[in-house]
Amino acid sequence: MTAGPKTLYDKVFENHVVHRDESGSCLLYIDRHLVHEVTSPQAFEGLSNAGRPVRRPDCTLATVDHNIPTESRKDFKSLDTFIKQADSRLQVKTLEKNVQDFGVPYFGMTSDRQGIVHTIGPEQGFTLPGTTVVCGDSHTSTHGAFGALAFGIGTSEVEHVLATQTIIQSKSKNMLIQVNGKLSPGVTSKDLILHIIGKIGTAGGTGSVMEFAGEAIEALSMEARMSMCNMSIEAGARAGMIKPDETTFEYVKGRPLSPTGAEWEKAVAYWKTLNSDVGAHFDEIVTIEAKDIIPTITWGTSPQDALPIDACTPDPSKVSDPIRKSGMERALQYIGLEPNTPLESVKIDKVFIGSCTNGRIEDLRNAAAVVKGYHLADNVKLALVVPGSGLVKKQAEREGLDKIFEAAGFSWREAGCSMCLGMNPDILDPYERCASTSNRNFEGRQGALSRTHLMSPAMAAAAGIHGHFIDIRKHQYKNSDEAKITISSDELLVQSGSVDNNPAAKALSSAGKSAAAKPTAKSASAPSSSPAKGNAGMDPFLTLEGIAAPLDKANVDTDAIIPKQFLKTIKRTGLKSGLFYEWRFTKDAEGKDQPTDFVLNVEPYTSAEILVVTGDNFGCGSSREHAPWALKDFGIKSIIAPSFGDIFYNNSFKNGILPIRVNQQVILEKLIPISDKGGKLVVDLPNQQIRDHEGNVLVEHFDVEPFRKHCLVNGLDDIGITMQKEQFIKEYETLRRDAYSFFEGGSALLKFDTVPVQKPVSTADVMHQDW
Ligand SMILES: CC(C)[C@H](C(=O)O)[C@@H](O)C(=O)O
Ligand code: SF4
Repeated sequence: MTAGPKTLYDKVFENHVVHRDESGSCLLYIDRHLVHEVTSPQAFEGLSNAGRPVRRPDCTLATVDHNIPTESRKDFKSLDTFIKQADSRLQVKTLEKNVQDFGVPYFGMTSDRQGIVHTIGPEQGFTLPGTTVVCGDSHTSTHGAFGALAFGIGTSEVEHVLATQTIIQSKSKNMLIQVNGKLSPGVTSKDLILHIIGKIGTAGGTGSVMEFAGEAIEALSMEARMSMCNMSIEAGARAGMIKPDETTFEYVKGRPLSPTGAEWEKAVAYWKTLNSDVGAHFDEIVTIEAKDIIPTITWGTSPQDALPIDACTPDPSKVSDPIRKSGMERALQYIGLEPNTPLESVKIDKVFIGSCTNGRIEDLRNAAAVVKGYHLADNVKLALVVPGSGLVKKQAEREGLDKIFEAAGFSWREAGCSMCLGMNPDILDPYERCASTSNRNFEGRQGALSRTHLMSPAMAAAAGIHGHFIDIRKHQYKNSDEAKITISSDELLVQSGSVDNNPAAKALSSAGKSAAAKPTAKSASAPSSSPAKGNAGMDPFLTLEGIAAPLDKANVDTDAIIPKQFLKTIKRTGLKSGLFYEWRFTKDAEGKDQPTDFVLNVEPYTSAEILVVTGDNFGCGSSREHAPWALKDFGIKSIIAPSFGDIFYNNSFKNGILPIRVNQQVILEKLIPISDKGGKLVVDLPNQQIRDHEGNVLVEHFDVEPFRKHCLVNGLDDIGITMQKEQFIKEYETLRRDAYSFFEGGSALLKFDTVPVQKPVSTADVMHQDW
């Protein structure tokens, strides 16, 4: 426990501790668990194999977002006909089966409430201030805008949360991003977060929970705050948080799953205590002056490649650090821009307005205001507008925004992740350049060889109209009133009756209260006799002697480790061929894969078991556990790097892979000379040491948390360990029902339409309704 003044993060963390062991490793209670189709199949399979139920269906809410086409659903008949890509269809259908089998509330494709997980949670009031929120998705950080502790987890952890409603965590550091003064006209929270990431880098927040504070933050709407926290993961942070205030309460009040009556009063009284105390300790403080920021976009292949719109692309010849210089050269080459090119002169091919960063109603209003009265430039082949949820879409249509976009030549779509990562039919063709409101501009993210530039919705819309990037402050609005459309997002709350007065909802709510450990139809059966698969039963990790492959790169993101097209599996194995796919293979004239000279394709590294990375932040970006699965499938058992992305680091341990942080100088001087020659290294986990083949000590001591070491050395299954703490979990649940009663109810408060429906029967059908 933190003694003395506490930060917002300290408070929310400490209020959720179920158990703390001597090493400081904590079991945290999870209030809200969002589930989507990409990262859950293997987790449900693990539960099934072990005969475990979902402990708290009422704390769980599922939807489909990544794989689904965004074309009109007017003629939607069934998933079989609507989703053409077989692997995408399988993932969606697998989720539909799992939510039925395990009794998890679900918004399917026929529900207006379907949307991107990070849009629907807040929209429904499922996300509440002071909660812990997790999802098998890195942008769970979005929910921190409410003063929730929200972070992305891997699939093994999804299984852990489904089974135990807890997660094993150790405390992160506290970081404060203080934004003084007011943002200038034309500058949005997207520009602000891009500016911050440009300043501190994608590893700037590694190991920390980032609190955003100051006058500029307090002035932001909830939606703008969500865009900020959404991208805190792009700064490497474990989570981003903003203290809840009147703006927060106003947004949350009256949402379908928000507390009401006396519970509301009790909740607000508690929420008002959730702020950083005067004198609270921050390990790091970054101060930003809002007035220094102008509209900002990215020029390269990392979110940290952010520059003011009036700047030119950087010049690598002026950079002395060799790793930075070669990274910059590669980024410019990939993105197809020369050094010193004015950003405003760069022409685009496509526009994407949407994603969990900027697919909410305010974003669409801002973009529509720019577009009104104009038409797409001739060189722009396609401009997609993809609402974050069905309800955002409905609201936009009520305001006539769809008509404004369509009149300007934009394509108006159904809710989903769409072109943010191209797991569905919305992709860029090779070398196409996109003005995108999403959050990641990694190589290949929006399609093989695609070129992504991140920016605000107004800037992306303006790029579509002008055909090139443009400073939004130079754009002539045709109807200046449009920028301040008066309908508030509260109108999204148009709904029939309050959930409190609905008897079905009441019944479900009380069912939710006793749902803990109540087996569902399927899981009520006795545990299956087959051994628990999932993440259980790993091989113990003791001493590893293996060939070490050198990798001279920084900021290797998980999109690069395993690109999006390989995420459509419902298994954990068979991912070897997708590992570093874009780097390991190139297409020949017939479109067949041919190996490149990438290090893992070259002898003796084809049998490497250790990866030695020279640059920082290995495994940054997405939470996909497919990254360690692919590395493991290839044969890699340990990765040595100066630093790691937090979620990847965690995911590695869950799969028996040991990530080791070693000082960059030591890597360059002692380890790389051996790996460059195809030599072997010895990683000794019990002694926390790295040696060469002859036994000479290269790294005297490396750090590893005692709990993680214990699990790895003994090949232990986290879930099994946590289940032994059942008594503590129960005690916490008793406390929660009393002290935090306003968090009870959760997704069990959703109103169900129990009228039988025609085939195809899916939970999407049975739960379809306006809210
Ligand atoms: C598919 C999922 C694991 C991934 C994430 O974690 O972020 C995706 O949402 C992304 O944006 O890359
Ligand atoms: S970042 Fe993109 S792909 Fe990931 S959840 Fe958000 S919208 Fe979906």
